[in-house]
Amino acid sequence: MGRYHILGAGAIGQLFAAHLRKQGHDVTLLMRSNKKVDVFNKLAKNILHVTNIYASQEPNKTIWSVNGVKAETAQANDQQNYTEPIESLLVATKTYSTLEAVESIWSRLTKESVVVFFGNGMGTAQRIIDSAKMKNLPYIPSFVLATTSHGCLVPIDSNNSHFNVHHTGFSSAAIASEALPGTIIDNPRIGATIKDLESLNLNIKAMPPDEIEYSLLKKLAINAVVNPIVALVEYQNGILLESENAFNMIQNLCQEISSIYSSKYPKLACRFKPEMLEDAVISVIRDTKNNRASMLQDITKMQPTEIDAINGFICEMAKSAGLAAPLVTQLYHLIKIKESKSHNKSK
Ligand SMILES: NC(=O)C1=CN([C@@H]2O[C@H](COP(=O)(O)OP(=O)(O)OC[C@H]3O[C@@H](n4cnc5c(N)ncnc54)[C@H](OP(=O)(O)O)[C@@H]3O)[C@@H](O)[C@H]2O)C=CC1
Ligand SMILES: CC(C)(CO)C(=O)C(=O)O
Repeated sequence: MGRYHILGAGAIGQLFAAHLRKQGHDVTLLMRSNKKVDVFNKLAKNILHVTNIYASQEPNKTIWSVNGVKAETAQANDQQNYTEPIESLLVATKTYSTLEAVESIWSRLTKESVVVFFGNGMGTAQRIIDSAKMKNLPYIPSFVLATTSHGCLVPIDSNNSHFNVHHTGFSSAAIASEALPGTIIDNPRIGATIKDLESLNLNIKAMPPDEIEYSLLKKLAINAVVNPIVALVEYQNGILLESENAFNMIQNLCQEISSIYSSKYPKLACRFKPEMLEDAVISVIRDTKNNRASMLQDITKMQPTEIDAINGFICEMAKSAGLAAPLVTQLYHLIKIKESKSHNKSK
């Protein structure tokens, strides 16, 4: 059995932790604070609950639990108790927290460690590689890119003595079959980690680097369309299936993203035709129609959003190709306005 650490004990982190534990793996959640670790150990008694409420199986609802999940703090200054090397690490933090979070456990990563990035958006792992290179660190452990379209959330009213993630949309996930260049590529633990993840009941498939790039770009487009709109209208993803207005926006956005992708990635142009992107967007909306998208969850919690790594990333892509991205850019600005409004409210 493998030993897994999960960085970020939010919705995705808890979902993957529970599935790994269910298969018998040794699983440790890395949390931001000692207080949360104490609550998990003492009040939650190291148990994770998962409520399956899949959009595809309404109104079926099943609840299952796993015990024996461990918890540690990820903070560097609390680490005197937690120095054990990390073997396989799943990163499930928001893009804006990921650099700081990974740096806080860097001393526990060895040449044998595998770090799998499940967050949305693009460019996060590369930013960590660049930061490590700037610091002249002697090695960068194996970084493996991944992406998931499962929908899940931690209910806002859930009290801290109970860790319960709602798996609201059963979809799929993809993981690269090789580590990113610039990180340690020759590492037998990569294969073992991929095998463990593929055997979870989460529809995860390993893919070669060019296929994972395609999957990441496709997911980026889905998030650039779905997340800002539902965060602005403050509703579950399924709202986008209910009106012609929403469908028109999806169509126009897919058209815009398709021309940007085709210009930047000519080899992939035949796989990113507007109607193909539209199908991909609609299919994920159907799978996750009961989910409150992660960006909406951020707005509700008055946290920053991942708009920079999603729409912001596509805007930069368009700029570098000499193209305009009016719709993606408008959504970017609207979310920035909404972010600042919720930020002011939280003060
Ligand atoms: N939710 C979803 O349906 C989907 C999410 N995703 C992507 O997955 C990623 C994770 O999303 P999600 O699980 O929803 O996010 P959450 O906000 O639910 O979870 C993020 C977790 O990261 C923790 N965290 C932040 N900084 C640190 C740190 N320095 N050290 C340790 N932990 C830290 C937060 O802790 P704290 O609670 O203390 O703030 C929080 O528990 C995102 O990129 C998201 O876009 C992808 C597909 C679907
Ligand atoms: C798959 C989807 C759209 C689920 O809501 C997501 O990625 C998110 O919420 O960030």
